[in-house]
Amino acid sequence: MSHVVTLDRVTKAYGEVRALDEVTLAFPRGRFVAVMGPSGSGKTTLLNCAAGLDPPTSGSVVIGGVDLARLSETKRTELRRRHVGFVFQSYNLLPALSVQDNITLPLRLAGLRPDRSWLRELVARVGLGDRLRHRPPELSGGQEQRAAIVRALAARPDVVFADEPTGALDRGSATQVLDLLRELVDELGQTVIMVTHDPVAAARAHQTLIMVDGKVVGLLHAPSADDLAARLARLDGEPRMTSKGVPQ
Ligand SMILES: Nc1ncnc2c1ncn2[C@@H]1O[C@H](COP(=O)(O)OP(=O)(O)OP(=O)(O)O)[C@@H](O)[C@H]1O
Repeated sequence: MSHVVTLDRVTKAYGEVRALDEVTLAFPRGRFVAVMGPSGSGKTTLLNCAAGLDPPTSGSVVIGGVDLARLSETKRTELRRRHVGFVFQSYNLLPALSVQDNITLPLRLAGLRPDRSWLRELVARVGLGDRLRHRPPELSGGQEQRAAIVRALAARPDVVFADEPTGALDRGSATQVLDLLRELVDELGQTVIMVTHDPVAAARAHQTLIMVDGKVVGLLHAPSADDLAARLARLDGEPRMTSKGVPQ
């Protein structure tokens, strides 16, 4: 199986705090992976380093075969625009632009031509065909997040990183967004890496990584929401594992 993003002994230190502590990981292509763990365990830092938003203190990150440390800041930005999509809890759509213009903005910034038939397919899948001329403040939260997902996928990225994509949604809209993310992986072969606090959300992924104190302490394959909730509740007092899965 090929891997779309790999991290090799990645450490991210903020002063004394090791937000990531020698993390070695490979994210498989065409899979939906969730990242869970207590507050402050390093989930967002993992996402930011794996996406090339934040350079690690040490160790290497490779996206689509390219070692990010070898790129200048400008080249890293270019690589992100072409190969990485982002979805955030707060949608981050520009309120003054139409949905259509929001969706194509990253492409235009990257100097890429929109692939009209791909965008039509995405818009139809997320059910926003009749909302393209609206502005984000005229949409529901679920519709805004679905527009943000189309924007993330517009350039056919190698990988989409989602940080709490359902954190601001009611359960019904969250379910729609999670169904959509899973469908994009299963039917269109996309790769999605999602940070979440919600075991129900993580249970929609193929695999869930568990983080504690900047380390990956577990990898669960297709766990149920109940399994995940129980695992998270038990975290305190568990033996720590190294990033290679070996107990310390
Ligand atoms: N820019 C920063 N400066 C200093 N410390 C930081 C910075 N970013 C993160 N940290 C610290 O790194 C650790 C991991 O933070 P991170 O945000 O990655 O955790 P998280 O698991 O995403 O937390 P949460 O679930 O609360 O969002 C925390 O101790 C945090 O205080």
